[in-house]
Amino acid sequence: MSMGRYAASTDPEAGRDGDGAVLLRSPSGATARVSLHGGQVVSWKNDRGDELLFTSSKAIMKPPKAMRGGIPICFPQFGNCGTLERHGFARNRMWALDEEHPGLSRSDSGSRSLVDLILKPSEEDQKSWPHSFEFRLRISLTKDGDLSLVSRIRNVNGKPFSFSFAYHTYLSVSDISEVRIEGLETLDYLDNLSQRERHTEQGDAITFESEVDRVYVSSPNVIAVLDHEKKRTFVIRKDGLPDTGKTHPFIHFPPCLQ
Ligand SMILES: O=P(O)(O)OC[C@H]1O[C@H](O)[C@H](O)[C@@H](O)[C@@H]1O
Repeated sequence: MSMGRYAASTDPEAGRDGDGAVLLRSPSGATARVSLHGGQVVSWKNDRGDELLFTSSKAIMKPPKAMRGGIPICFPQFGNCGTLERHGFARNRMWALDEEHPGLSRSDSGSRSLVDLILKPSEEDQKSWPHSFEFRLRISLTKDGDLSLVSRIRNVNGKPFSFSFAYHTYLSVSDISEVRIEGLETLDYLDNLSQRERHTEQGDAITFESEVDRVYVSSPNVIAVLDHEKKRTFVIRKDGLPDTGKTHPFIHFPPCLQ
């Protein structure tokens, strides 16, 4: 088993760095670094070594604070729509390597570098959110360096609960005036800058002229973020998540489920 090829739970030491983060490396040379704090992807580089995710220079990298950058996991609450701290507690917890990853095969792992993580609630978590769950997260890099996150939340004791969830992805882009988003045209969105008022998007591809903080409802499964200055396009695919959010200045796309 080569280092990085399977930086996974079966061989956790192979891909760990000094801070306990897991390093994934694709055959093409792309890399991803996954922190057990928050189960958060904190770096994703292409085969030329360019960083594709943004991290704020003011980000606090030490637990128990949430880190603003990479791909924070928002669970069991997205934003402030609930009684918990903003975006829930998952991004502030230590995740563990998941030795079992039931229900997900390793059959595709020959062409992927992957890690399986798990989060279970602590007694403290259950005081503020009294539900029994296991949150399993598989993070993988394909052989071409594409990044994929698969989340599965299991109700452990069968008592119903509801939750909201998002990948709060911070993409690294150049000058925001050079960025365009395709795929959200004509959709309805909730505007977080005006009490989640509902509006309908007009016009063509979306560009940014001022602060934006929106959730697009029932968004398509594929959208594209075009960065003219960097001559780079992010194609973002989702499956099983109805909505997409975007915020500028920290441009991020949390496909979210509520
Ligand atoms: O500062 P954080 O808790 O990481 O939240 C960052 C952002 O999350 C969401 O996108 C909210 O809609 C924004 O209003 C907020 O600024």
